[in-house]
Amino acid sequence: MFTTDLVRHIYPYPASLEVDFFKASSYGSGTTSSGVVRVDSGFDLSSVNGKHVLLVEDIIDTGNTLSRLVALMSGSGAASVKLCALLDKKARRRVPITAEYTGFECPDEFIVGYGIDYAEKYRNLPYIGSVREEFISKH
Ligand SMILES: O=P(O)(O)OC[C@H]1O[C@H](OP(=O)(O)OP(=O)(O)O)[C@H](O)[C@@H]1O
Repeated sequence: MFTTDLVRHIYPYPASLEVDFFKASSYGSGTTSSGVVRVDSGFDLSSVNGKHVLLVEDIIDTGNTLSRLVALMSGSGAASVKLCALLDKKARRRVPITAEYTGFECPDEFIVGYGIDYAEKYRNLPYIGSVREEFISKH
């Protein structure tokens, strides 16, 4: 959702912009921060070879996902890799990454809406909100 709004706002520059989407999944024991991140098999990693890549995320939490994706893109021959995130939960960082472009620093709360889910729900909220503790304990 954030990406589609973002690319509309940077039209018409750069004229040679290519946009692609993929799903990143974390595997491994324990929390996602200890997992290995893989991109879905439908995305051809070799397509980034020689290109300047901007990775766009809705939210950075521990930093694990983006740090692994940077390594994957660099290892696939990207000319450069920069990061953009709408929300940045800096207090939760476990991997030392910094995005070149961020929208808002976000408190350590459970965020939903504008594409961000709680148990796969509420992605379609047209605004960003935080879920109250009492709601989480009841649902
Ligand atoms: O910085 P990190 O700790 O790695 O967390 C950030 C990741 O977590 C969220 O995805 P999630 O795994 O919830 O999947 P989703 O995008 O399908 O909601 C978010 O979209 C990032 O990809």
